Amino acid sequence: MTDADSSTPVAHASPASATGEPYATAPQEYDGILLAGFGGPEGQDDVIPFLRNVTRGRGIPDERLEEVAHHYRHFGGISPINAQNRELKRAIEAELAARGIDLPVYWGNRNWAPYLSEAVQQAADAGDTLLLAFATSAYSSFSSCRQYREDFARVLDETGLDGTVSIDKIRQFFDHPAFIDSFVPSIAHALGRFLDEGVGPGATRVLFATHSIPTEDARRSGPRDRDFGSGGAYAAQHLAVAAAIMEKVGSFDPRLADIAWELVYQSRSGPPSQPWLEPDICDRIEQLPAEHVSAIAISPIGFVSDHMEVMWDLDTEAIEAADAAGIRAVRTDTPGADPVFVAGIVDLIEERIAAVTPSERPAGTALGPWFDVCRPGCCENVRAGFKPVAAGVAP
Ligand SMILES: CC1=C(CCC(=O)O)c2cc3nc(cc4[nH]c(cc5[nH]c(cc1n2)c(C)c5CCC(=O)O)c(CCC(=O)O)c4C)C(CCC(=O)O)=C3C
Ligand SMILES: [Fe+2]
Repeated sequence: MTDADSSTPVAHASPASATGEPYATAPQEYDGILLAGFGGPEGQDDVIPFLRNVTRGRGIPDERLEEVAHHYRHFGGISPINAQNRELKRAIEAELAARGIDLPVYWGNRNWAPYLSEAVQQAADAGDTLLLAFATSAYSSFSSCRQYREDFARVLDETGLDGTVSIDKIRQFFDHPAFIDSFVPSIAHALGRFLDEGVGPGATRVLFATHSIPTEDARRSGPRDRDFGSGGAYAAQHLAVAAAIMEKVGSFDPRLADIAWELVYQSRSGPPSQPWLEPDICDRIEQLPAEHVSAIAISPIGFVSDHMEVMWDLDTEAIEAADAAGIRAVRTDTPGADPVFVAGIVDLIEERIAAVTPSERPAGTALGPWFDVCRPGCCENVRAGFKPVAAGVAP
């Protein structure tokens, strides 16, 4: 899909919507989709080089990296994340084909092979120069939005393709109904089983888990001129998604309408002196017996697939914490390649190609639909400030 209009790299949006947020205002003839993943190691020898990539530019010594490496070492040095993104790519391709949309999908990662630079080079070699990126990260924050945009800018620079290839990015999709819906059935089943087994509704709780981030990154997440409270857009989006999921869980099974839930954080890193979002999931689990909670469903709403942060921090550490506290715990599903989620991704692609107006876009919470193009100052990194970005307005 190449035409004369799409050959010049331009900013494909203007701040002209009802909410003042920048939405795409003209339909675009994209040449291809760029599936942008985090990346993960696929063998013991990959682990330290992968961790060096993740922490690039921060001079963290290998001894410190080896401490994080043991999560990966425990599973043979293999994160399932790349296999999951291969599957997601195939599923997106199949859904595009089923809808008669003729767009190639290029897949590249921020931190491990296949790298974003390879994907972008592959696209350029095929003459596909106007790309629409889908990053496997639903919420607003430096780590989950802006860092992907910085990496796009970095690889365009490194490959010398800046000015030849341009990359737009699909809006943060935390509150897309397809994303929300994909969490619902397994939570409802887990809670329903607890009740069937005689656990009282008051002794049952849902812990919605997401990646902790530095509180300063959280405060700076999302656009600067809107106040989302102390956790910034990041925490506000997660709270809104959790509430929307619980609404649907209650419709799925009316017995579950009043089950209590809370948002907890996992996978904290960084020095103890730096505050990160709390409470930590394992700390909360320890406190729950005193609150007469005996069964929990843990729903990883911060992640789109069952990668290492889910396998280690939830399936290993949080489940152990629950065992130690005498609490029955079930970790519920991530979207993965669930057909509902995949259809939602292709809806987002179609929405952007057609420049659907915001009022006609699906939104599962009052915070959405999120906007297409980040404004200046969105999601600043507390540690590094602003670097060049693609898919938006600099800085
Ligand atoms: C918000 C967020 C998401 C969700 C959004 C998204 O999905 O993008 C996410 C995902 C992931 N984080 C992952 C892995 C890691 N994250 C790290 C470090 C960090 N994450 C952070 C935040 C996030 N991270 C932050 C603020 C840091 C510290 C500073 C830094 O280093 O930027 C480190 C370094 C070691 C350490 O410090 O623990 C590792 C190894 C993997 C891959 C898992 C696998 O391999 O299967 C995935 C999907
Ligand atoms: Fe992370």
